[in-house]
Amino acid sequence: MSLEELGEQLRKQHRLHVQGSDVPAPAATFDELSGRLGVRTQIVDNLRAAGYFEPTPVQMQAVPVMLERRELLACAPTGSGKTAAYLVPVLQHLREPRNAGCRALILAPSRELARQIALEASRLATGTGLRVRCLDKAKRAADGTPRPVSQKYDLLVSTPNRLIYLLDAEPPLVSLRTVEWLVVDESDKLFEAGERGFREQLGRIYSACDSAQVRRALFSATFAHDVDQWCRLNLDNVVTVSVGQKNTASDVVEQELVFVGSESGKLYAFRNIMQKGLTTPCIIFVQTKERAKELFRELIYDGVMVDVIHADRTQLQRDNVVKAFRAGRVWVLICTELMGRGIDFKGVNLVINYDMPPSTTSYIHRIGRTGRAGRPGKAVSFFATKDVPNMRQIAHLVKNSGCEVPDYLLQVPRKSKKDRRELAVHPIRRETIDTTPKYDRDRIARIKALKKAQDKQKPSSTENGGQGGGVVTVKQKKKGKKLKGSVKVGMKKSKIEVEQHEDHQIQMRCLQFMWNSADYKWYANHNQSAVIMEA
Ligand SMILES: Nc1ncnc2c1ncn2[C@@H]1O[C@H](COP(=O)(O)OP(=O)(O)OP(=O)(O)O)[C@@H](O)[C@H]1O
Repeated sequence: MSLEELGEQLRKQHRLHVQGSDVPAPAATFDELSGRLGVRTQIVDNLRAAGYFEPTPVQMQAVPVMLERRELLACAPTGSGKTAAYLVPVLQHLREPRNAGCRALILAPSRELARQIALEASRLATGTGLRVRCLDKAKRAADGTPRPVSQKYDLLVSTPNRLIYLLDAEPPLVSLRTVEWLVVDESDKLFEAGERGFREQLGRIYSACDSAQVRRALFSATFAHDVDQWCRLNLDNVVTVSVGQKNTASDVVEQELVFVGSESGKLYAFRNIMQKGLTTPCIIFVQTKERAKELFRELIYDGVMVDVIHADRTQLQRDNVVKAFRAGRVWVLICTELMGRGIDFKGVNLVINYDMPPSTTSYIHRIGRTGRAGRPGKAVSFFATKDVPNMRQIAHLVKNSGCEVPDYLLQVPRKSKKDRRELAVHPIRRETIDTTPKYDRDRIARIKALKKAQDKQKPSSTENGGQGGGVVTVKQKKKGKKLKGSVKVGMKKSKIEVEQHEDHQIQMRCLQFMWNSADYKWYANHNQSAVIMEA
């Protein structure tokens, strides 16, 4: 059987669909990568050292295509190894380190994902001498001015916003004129226009990569027609690769839609799951950062090892949360759409859509945080009465994945594209997630207002740089009913007393105390230090 026939057989076996002229045959094994395709042994050894034994379907086809320096648009399910699919050919082309400026650039929509890709790139580049850098913060000279990005990095990973900031500096702090590979991960997200998208930044970066040798590759788990059209118009002799049926949810994730009546029913539904036994690690998606904070406040008093990540938290706090979740010190991670794409947490067993996602695309990416690398996973989505009119598409998606769906959801009238776009931009307004009695909420609000008024009379507390962002150390000096300790935020140190809690564990994990500038909520982790969560 010829190579082409074998290739066709492999494509059929793995539901690999290709479009384009002279598409090279897929590679069934890593031995083929180092043999027939000439990939450096070091890179293939690094794949095996990462615990990979054979290429995933998208890697089987995308690697040979990019090794021929063909431009590519690839669409493959969440968790199917798209990152290594583009890193292997890019690292192969970079060959050895050269102080010739950035020769490969990878774009991702979030700092967390950019960090993760850079880590994977460094892992696969082990032993090659190639230098990888994630552009997540400016390196500054002694006088505080941002320093130009060193020419010594071969591969850069960045978010579009970060890169535009460096390109717009006077003089520019980075040059893209030597880029030979521009890879756009989560391409449909980066193509989105408007404030939630990056289309304008992407266009500027695309134009700045003006080397005659530049090649582009776009990857995503969801297929957008406008991206497809753009590639056909702007890329040279582009190859399109897709795995399985486009825009479907991962078929290794068991999906469940749970009707909760009203918003307040969601907390009961979650606590019901907890009582049955929460399969952690678990990720909970909510609609906004305010709701993320509210839900955190509720769950931390339930004795759950929970944390929260959203755009209002500092990069250090976000990094600490990701590290704690990866290390198993946090079992439940509450997040917004920020973490909905690409983030690869090994072994996430359960994803809960506490709030329904604004689109089927968002749904596919969110539940794709579980069921990765072929491992099984579960996704539970809470929907209230007000969600029902928008449930048709997601209900059909769940049904097509082979999961049970109530008939009435499948018969909900179809929404127009305009209405669907409107919902993505202006999500449903939801009541607050707060079981604190209204009297107490009002009391806390009054205290905050009073403290804010008091603060106005004091010099601004610059030493702690404003609110939040400090470390609390609580000593175990229990005297009677009180637990004494100290709070150090920046240079400011204050004594605190906290309520005794019947469950010592909860007391140490979630202590609320009144402080002279605001209410703070924080929790102590294992070594009794804690990070102030927020004002
Ligand atoms: N050939 C392979 N064999 C086994 N595991 C692999 C292989 N390639 C990648 N993986 C693992 O699969 C998981 C998912 O990989 P990756 O994050 O690249 O998926 P993805 O397709 O980019 O997902 P998403 O669409 O969510 O971004 C990672 O844990 C990665 O280490």
